[in-house]
Amino acid sequence: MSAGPVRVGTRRSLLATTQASHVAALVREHLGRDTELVEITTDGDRSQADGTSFTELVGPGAGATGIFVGALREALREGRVDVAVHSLKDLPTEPAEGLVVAAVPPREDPRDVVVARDGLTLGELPAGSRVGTGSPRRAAQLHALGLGLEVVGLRGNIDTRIGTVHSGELDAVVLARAGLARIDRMAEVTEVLDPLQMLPAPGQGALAVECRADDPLATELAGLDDAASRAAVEAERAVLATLEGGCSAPVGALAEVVEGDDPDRPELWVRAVALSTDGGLSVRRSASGDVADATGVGVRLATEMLEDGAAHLDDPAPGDAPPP
Ligand SMILES: NCc1[nH]cc(CCC(=O)O)c1CC(=O)O
Repeated sequence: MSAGPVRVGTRRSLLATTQASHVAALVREHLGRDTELVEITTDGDRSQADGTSFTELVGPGAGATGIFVGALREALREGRVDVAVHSLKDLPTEPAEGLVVAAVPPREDPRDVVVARDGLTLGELPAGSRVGTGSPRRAAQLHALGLGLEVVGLRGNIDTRIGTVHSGELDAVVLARAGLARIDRMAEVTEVLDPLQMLPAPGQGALAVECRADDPLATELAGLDDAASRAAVEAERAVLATLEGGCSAPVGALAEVVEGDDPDRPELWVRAVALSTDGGLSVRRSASGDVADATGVGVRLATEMLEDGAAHLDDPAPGDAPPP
């Protein structure tokens, strides 16, 4: 095994480097190895710097996921870094060849939060208020609240997004609590959203510590894994992967490990929602099962959702004119 420091690859944003530093500290603590952060510039980062939008770069619908994750994985495969740290919710559901998520460290609070003007909550904002998010999942759930909010598309890093509220351009933005907590911006949060109103993205608040599957480091990194966090995100991602097979609707999912009747057998509780883009229709289900069967619980839940119509959420309503 190599004697040098464990090279931890990260994107360049403040959130990414903060997350990578956190994992590097865990590596030093649990593995007793030195670490080195290696910043990998992604096409996504470049596009933000030069003003090119994601949609221009990757085409509509492709999203930012691929470009951010791809450059880090390339550095890992080429041996320029030994570990890649990702926000788990940004990882595509399909496995990456030759790589393995060696650890899911203890997860942050997965909920979404609001940063609004004048300390307001969503419910206190007058109808017509402008709320920013770039996430179809958040947009659909905001519409579904029926508060008459105007949802405005929004991109950029956390600082840029919060800045639109301070400048008065928007009345509020919706963000992941975990991101704000990690970069110490929780003081600006005006409401933590109840998952009954806003189910987070599958994997939100969790990190993925990825390495080459054939690297002996994988076994060592497994020591950073938190079993409950791993089970929860496995179930949520199984929901997402199964729904992706049958629909393109925005999806929220949240799994929690709770103590069962038998103290030796914790239970996994999963809730999920798929919505039409405009939030007008939704299929919402919950299920519980054995923590050891996290993927099975998620797949069964999503299969029920597809049977209940999740596959047809964005179909034209009967009587609507067919597309030209
Ligand atoms: N989509 C970007 C992204 N990826 C991970 C986080 C926050 C940290 C996390 O959810 O783990 C964010 C920002 C946000 O959604 O507000």
